[in-house]
Amino acid sequence: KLDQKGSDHCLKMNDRFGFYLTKVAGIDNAHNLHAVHIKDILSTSMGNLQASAQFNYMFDIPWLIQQYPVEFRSKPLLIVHGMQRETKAEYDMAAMNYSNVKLCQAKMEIMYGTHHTKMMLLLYDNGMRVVITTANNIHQDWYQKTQGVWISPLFPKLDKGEASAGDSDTHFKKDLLEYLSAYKLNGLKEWQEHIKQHNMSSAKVFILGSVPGRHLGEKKTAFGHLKLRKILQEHGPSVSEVKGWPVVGQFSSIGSMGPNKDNWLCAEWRESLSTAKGLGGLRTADAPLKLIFPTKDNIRLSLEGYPAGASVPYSIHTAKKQQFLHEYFHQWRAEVQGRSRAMPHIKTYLRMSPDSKKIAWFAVTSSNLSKAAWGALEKKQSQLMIRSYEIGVLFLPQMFGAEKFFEVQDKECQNSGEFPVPYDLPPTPYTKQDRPWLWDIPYKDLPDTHGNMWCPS
Ligand SMILES: O=C(O)c1c[nH]c2c(Br)cccc2c1=O
Repeated sequence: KLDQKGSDHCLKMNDRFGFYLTKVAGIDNAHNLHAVHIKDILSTSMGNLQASAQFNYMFDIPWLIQQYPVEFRSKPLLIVHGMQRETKAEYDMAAMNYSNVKLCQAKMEIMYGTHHTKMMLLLYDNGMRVVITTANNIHQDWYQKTQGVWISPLFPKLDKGEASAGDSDTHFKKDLLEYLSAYKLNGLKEWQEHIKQHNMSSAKVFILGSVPGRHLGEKKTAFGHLKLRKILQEHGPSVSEVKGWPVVGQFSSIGSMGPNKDNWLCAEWRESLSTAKGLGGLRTADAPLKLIFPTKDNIRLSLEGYPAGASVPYSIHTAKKQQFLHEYFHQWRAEVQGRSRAMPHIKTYLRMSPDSKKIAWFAVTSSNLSKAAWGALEKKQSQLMIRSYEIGVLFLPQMFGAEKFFEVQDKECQNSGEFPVPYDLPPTPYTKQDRPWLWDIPYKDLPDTHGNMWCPS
């Protein structure tokens, strides 16, 4: 149904980018017209499924199986996770009930790393699709949160030994294969083969992947924030066009940023996100930085109430070491999509014009604001150390036939080439009274949407 040129123009427009938000229960359904639920993605209307692979952090395996149409529930399913010890054992046990389900454990050889990557590889009888999302494979991630989903076009099978390697201008296929081969897992070989056998020349997004490791030499720019820097150096806006344009980061968790902004945030990280095309990819001088992260009251007054905060794991122990960060904070506001009360689990990054009417690029990814996800330069910047598996996609205007920039879609369901940014621009700064949501302290002063307080154990 997502591919048919139905009467609903919103669907068509959204087909343009393949970027959707997940359906939210409890809001006016007008805001869900071109949103997708996991059942829509796995539905028979998307293709006659033969096999699938589900990469994620959190799985409720029985719930996941239920999201497939009944006729697909016994097709081979590979689950790729990074869990260890008890949780790994839980997954193994749960999978025993399904003879078609195989598990693949990603190697986690660097401390504090996690397998955040959320991706579906869907093999049909007439091609395959790649889906990259921010939602875990559990009910509540697809219920009342703001989550992002990129759904690829249908990639047709290549004829035997067809000349073209079936890649796109964005090297989508090559980068996806490079990402998968970095797992070094025999269990993924069959899916690497499936990808090799499909024509992905219609992919217009760039892959932004992260894999654990100390990446140097050629590999230094293959992952993390240096991959984004490399793409922007080669294909980004020119320095003169985006001088002074703010960088916007929006995320649902925050790692330790080090002692001050010059340690990482406003150094290598902001340098990568503010990279423009030009002589050696000059960074535009100190782009203003706007960070969107839910306030305590955003969470308290949300559809889920305080329990939304269970998926926004910002710890007071980390927060108190980096009060400097809170100067950059902006509230979660998404009136444009009717999702101001659907707490963000989506993670997005963009470069915005000063009047917030245009964006130079947009990324949706599993990566939160952390060194673990984006990488930190080490050994005199000779290597990029990444702890976690992450994946996201980057949209550049010229890959979608736009002149220089994307116009920001500021009213829902606009039938045009405007980019559907999932929240209100310009972002709204925290008030003096606003505090960032912290998940590991009690809130007993004011009740939430459901009349409850928050008493984490
Ligand atoms: O990859 C993800 O999506 C997530 C990773 N870590 C989490 C923790 Br720790 C606590 C609560 C939620 C999440 C989460 O959603």
